[in-house]
Amino acid sequence: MKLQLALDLVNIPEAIEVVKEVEAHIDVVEIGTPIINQEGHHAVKAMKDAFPSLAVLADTKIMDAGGYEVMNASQAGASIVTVLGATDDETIKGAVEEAKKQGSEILVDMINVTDIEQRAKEVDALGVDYICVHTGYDLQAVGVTPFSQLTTIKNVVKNTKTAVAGGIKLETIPEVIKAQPDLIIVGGGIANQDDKKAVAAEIQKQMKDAATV
Ligand SMILES: O=C(CO)[C@H](O)[C@H](O)COP(=O)(O)O
Repeated sequence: MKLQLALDLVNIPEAIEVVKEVEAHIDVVEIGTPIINQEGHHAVKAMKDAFPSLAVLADTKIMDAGGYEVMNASQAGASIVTVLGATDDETIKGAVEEAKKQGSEILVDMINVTDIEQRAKEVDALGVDYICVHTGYDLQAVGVTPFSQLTTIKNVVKNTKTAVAGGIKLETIPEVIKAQPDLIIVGGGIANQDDKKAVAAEIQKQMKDAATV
């Protein structure tokens, strides 16, 4: 089980400062979609240059031109690139093919997929690396969580690693760990806390403790 810190609502220097605090307690750092929209892949490169030993995920949320977009993100330094599960299979296949050439991985984000069970089965057959259930900010604001969707994909996904994102906090980490996803993605639950290092360290500890049980 790995921990990914998602950085969304900050600029590049602020993002680097946050990672300096929690570097020892995370496995992956995500350059969120708002940063990429604002700053481009320059942000991915800046993060990789600052922390060469951390895996960087580019949250591109690709919907078309899968191969081309994955090439650009990977060449900027992304180890993992996101594609939307709501897109067509051809885009996902193109993304997977290019990721193999570039030595990167594909995470399919199931945000706003209506039939999670059916689409997860289909995506599971396309050779992607992660299938991620995700409640976006706008649905989090009206009380939606990704936890039941995580159970759904854990039951049907056979070949692919699983991931979960969307409003996860220290208080909800035990419930998430119980479902045993391969990757837990936490944004504001770390980045918006006063003592980011302490929170990241505690999440990492709970994940390690669960792995040794
Ligand atoms: O992809 C995202 C928003 O679209 C976020 O990175 C993801 O939801 C994790 O952040 P948080 O834990 O703050 O919800």
